[in-house]
Amino acid sequence: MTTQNTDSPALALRGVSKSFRTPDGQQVGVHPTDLDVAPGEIHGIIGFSGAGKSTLLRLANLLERPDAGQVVVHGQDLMTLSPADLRTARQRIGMIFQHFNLLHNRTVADNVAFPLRIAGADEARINERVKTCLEFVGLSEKAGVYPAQLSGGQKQRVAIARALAPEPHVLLADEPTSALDPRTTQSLLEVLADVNRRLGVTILLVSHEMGVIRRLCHRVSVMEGGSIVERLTIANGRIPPDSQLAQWLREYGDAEGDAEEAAAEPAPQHLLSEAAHG
Ligand SMILES: Nc1ncnc2c1ncn2[C@@H]1O[C@H](COP(=O)(O)OP(=O)(O)OP(=O)(O)O)[C@@H](O)[C@H]1O
Repeated sequence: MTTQNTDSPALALRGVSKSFRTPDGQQVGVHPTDLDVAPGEIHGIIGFSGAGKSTLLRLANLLERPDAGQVVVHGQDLMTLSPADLRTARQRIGMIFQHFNLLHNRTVADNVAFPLRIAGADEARINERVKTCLEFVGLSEKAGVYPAQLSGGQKQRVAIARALAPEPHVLLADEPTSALDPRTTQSLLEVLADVNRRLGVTILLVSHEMGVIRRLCHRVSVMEGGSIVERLTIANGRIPPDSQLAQWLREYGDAEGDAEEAAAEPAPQHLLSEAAHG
C-alpha cells in the first residue's frame, strides 16, 4: 500500500448530488451532500428505504456519476480523471454488494483474479494475490470450486477477497450482510473488522440493520429524503440516547428486536477497530 496522508480524509464527497429521470419527471436520489471519511475509519450509512443510501455509496466510486460536486479519494478528485485514470483510481476502491455479484461460470480463484486480469497484472502477481486474499477470508481450499457450490456467507467472503485483490485503500459495502442469517452476519462482520484493523482499509458501509452499524462502525451518517440528517460517533457500540437515530429506534424498533437495548448495549470489543480509536 502507498503511504497515506493521515491529515486528509480517505474519502470526501463535496457537494455531490444526483437526480434520476423517471417517467414521472425528475426523482432526487441525493441532495447536495458533504461526507468525510477518515483514513482507517469504518463509516456507516443508515436510513429508511429510499433515503438515498445506495445512491450516495455509488457516487463514491462514480458507479453513479454525480450531477455536481467532487468525489475526492486520497486527495484525487475522481470527477476530473480521464477514463483510463479513473480505471486506475478504481483499483484502490473495492466494492461488495448485497447479492455478491460473483461470476457464476468462473471458479472462486478466477473470480478473485478478475479485477487484476482486467488491470493487466502479470500471472505471478495474480497467483500471489489470489492465494493471499483467499487465505485472508479463510477459503483457500475453495479456490477451484464454482460459486453455486458455496453458501451465502462463503460467496460474500469470495466477494471480499475479490475486492481486496488489487489492494484497495477504501472498501465500499452495500448492504453486505442483508442476504445472510444472523450467525453468518456475525462472522462476516468479523472479516470486515479484520479488513479494517489488519489491512488498514477504510470502509464506507450502507446497512439498514442497526446491529451491523453498532457492531462495526466508528461513525454513522443518518439519511432521510436524500440528505444526511445526522452524523454520530459510535463509542463502544453506543448510539447517543438523545440522537434522532436513538429516537427512531425507540419509535420503530430494531431488526434485532429490542430498541432500548440497541441504544444502550455496548458492542463486542473484538469487533471495534483499535486503529481508528486508539
Ligand atoms: N437508477 C435509478 N433510476 C430512478 N430512480 C432511482 C434510481 N436509483 C435510485 N433511484 C431513486 O432514488 C431514491 C434513493 O434510492 P436509493 O436506492 O439510493 O435508496 P436507499 O436508501 O438505498 O434505499 P433501499 O434501502 O431501499 O435500498 C429512491 O427514490 C429511488 O427510487
